Amino acid sequence: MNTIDIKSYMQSVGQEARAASRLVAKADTAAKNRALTAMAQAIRRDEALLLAANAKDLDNARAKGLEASMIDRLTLSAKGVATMAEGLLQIAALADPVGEISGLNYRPSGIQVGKMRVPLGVIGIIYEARPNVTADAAGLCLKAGNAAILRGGSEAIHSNQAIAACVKEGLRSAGLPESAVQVIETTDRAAVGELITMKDFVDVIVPRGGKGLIERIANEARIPVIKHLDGVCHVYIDDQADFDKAIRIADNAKTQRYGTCNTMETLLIHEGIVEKILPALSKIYFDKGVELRGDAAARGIVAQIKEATEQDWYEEYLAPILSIRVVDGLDQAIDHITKYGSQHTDAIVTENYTHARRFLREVDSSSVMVNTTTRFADGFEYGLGAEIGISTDKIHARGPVGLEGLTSQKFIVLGDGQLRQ
Ligand SMILES: NC(=O)C1=CN([C@@H]2O[C@H](COP(=O)(O)OP(=O)(O)OC[C@H]3O[C@@H](n4cnc5c(N)ncnc54)[C@H](OP(=O)(O)O)[C@@H]3O)[C@@H](O)[C@H]2O)C=CC1
Ligand SMILES: N[C@@H](CCC(=O)OP(=O)(O)O)C(=O)O
Repeated sequence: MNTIDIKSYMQSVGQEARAASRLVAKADTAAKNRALTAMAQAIRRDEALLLAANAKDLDNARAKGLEASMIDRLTLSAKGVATMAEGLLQIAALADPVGEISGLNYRPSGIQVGKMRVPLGVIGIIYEARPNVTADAAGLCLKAGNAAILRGGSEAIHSNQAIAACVKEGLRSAGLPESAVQVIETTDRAAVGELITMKDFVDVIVPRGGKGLIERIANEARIPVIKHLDGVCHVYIDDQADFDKAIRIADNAKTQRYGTCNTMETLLIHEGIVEKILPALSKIYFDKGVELRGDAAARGIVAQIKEATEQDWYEEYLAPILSIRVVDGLDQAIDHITKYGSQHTDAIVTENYTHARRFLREVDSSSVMVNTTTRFADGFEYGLGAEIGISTDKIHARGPVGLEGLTSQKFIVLGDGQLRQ
């Protein structure tokens, strides 16, 4: 497609999405659930097709020499296909947020004032090359009564188009418009430029990605944005931490999965406990092939730790690399997180109640945790059913975004002929 074709293609995607959004906003819960169930059935039935499409994407990705974390995200296994279908069924089982009325109270004038939960309209989502996001985002947007325009990472184009066919089949079979979920068919980034400026057709943009994407969105978007940015996540081991808990948490936060945005990238350790804990922790990391980069104090204790540069503290490795800094207390830990973190997810390990409370209050991240792993920052783990991603923005939705984050509330007023005096 040339530039003119992309513009007109995106205009038509936008127009269709706007028209579909009006229909899905008023669709009843049963129809939306039928569509979600049919999508799940189509995905299960088409497992072989989806895996073949994914194999094509993986071949291309390997030929391009993509990093291990990218390949990990991109890979769909049979289990991954089953999980995607299961996710759609779980979304079907969630309560429908649309139309929920809350806080309806009588005013002295006799009117009743309350709030009704309503869809946002058309949501444009730009995300990494992770095929399951296509199904999750389609399902969540539909259940929340929105139309979605999905632009996944270009490496996943074949997988995404195969999933899109199952999504469309599900919509069709439930009598809902197919254009309620549209997966953009071109990998040309000019389509992203169009999507983020089509203010007549798109109500909200959700960008999930790294700094390059966000920079473009910040410069060009003409539509409200809910940013889902990178995770420079920290675990701080306090001097009053339980030794075994600290070891298990620091291990899990780094090594349970390297490529996700909620993986720990920097470990902060109190100087009062570092000599005891760092040798044991380093052994665990080295045994799992994790490269450690530390400050002088950490390297003074474990000689195999490489030297960390200033840039390391800002780094989201998404890989088996961890930076380690020794701090003199809670204040220095919080200062470090404030300076180098990305306001995504940070955790403290401590048995000290006051330190835990201060950490919760003073660390300004979308999830702040006590005595557990940053890997828990996830919509499913938080009980939201699934997630669009983890918002690193502060307004509208913060942290894992599920159905509620894809809706807003309007005031409703019920009267019986009352007039304002
Ligand atoms: N907070 C959260 O919920 C999440 C955050 N992330 C973050 O995303 C990053 C990893 O994903 P990665 O794939 O590397 O992210 P990228 O930002 O490179 O890519 C994400 C998406 O944005 C597109 N994109 C990137 N730059 C531009 C641009 N200048 N113009 C138009 N489109 C663009 C990509 O398209 P193309 O395919 O053309 O490159 C892709 O669709 C990490 O930083 C991770 O933490 C990831 C998932 C969830
Ligand atoms: N919340 C999800 C991860 C979302 C996420 O990080 O995506 P990505 O950065 O593409 O791996 C989880 O905990 O597995």
